[in-house]
Amino acid sequence: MPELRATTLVDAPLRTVAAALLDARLLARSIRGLGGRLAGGPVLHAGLELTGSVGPVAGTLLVTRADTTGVSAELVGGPLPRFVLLTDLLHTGGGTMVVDSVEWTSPGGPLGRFADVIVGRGLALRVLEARASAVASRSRELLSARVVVGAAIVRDGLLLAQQRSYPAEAAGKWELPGGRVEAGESDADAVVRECAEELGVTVVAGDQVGPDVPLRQDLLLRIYRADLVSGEPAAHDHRDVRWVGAAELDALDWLPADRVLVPALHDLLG
Ligand SMILES: Nc1nc2c([nH]c(=O)n2[C@H]2C[C@H](O)[C@@H](COP(=O)(O)OP(=O)(O)OP(=O)(O)O)O2)c(=O)[nH]1
Repeated sequence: MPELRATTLVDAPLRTVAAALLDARLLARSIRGLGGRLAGGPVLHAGLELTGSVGPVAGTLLVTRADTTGVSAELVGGPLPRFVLLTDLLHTGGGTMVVDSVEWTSPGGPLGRFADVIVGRGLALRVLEARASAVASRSRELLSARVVVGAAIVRDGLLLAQQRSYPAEAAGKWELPGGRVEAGESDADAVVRECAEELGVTVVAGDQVGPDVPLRQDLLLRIYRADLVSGEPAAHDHRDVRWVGAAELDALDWLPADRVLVPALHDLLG
């Protein structure tokens, strides 16, 4: 199976580069040079299907991995029997090593082999080049992004979720309690303050859960485990709060960024 691989060293911590990779616009940028377009969601999560086209050829890119180790996506229903894009991340002393590879199988036969050498390799090289520069520039942007912290509060095997009441496009959707980290405040302090303000409870912040998730150009979401110390959570400025079991996690109508965190939330609930 033909494969092309490119390695880039990005001067940013692994969790920032992993967040950059989750930005769906990065995949779109990777194929823009080929005249390609992609539409789907703002952030990648396993199971997401992005529809798009390169020139006259349309297809669906299925995301099969989107976490702190990198992302993988494969073309389904396209003209090639197999086309897979894999990005793996390695922590090094001098930054994060981004290893991008494209693997594909050609339709076979002499014409297929010709297409493979002339067209396939050329396209794959351009995808890899565009992707490397897009990953580096989005990682740089996210390095100075403001952090929104969220609290994953678990009690008796259930996770606390809260339902937004505004703005209109987010009203009714579910998220984790939290908000923007203030200047001079640590992430842990912000988790404690937001839980007090939004739920009227005292918590202790623990380890990070799941990847950093890009929200906008200059904002990213970072979730921490939080343990309830005192108080009973109640919705102060939200529509509702609810304790959610593992079986309900997938079906809940999460904000797009939180959907990326669902596999990590499953791990947390055990
Ligand atoms: N707290 C929280 N915010 C989230 C989650 N997922 C997600 O996309 N967000 C977004 C929604 C908001 O745009 C932003 C949170 O910033 P914020 O708390 O300062 O903003 P807000 O709109 O809720 O409140 P505010 O500006 O009225 O203070 O992050 C999540 O799980 N928890």
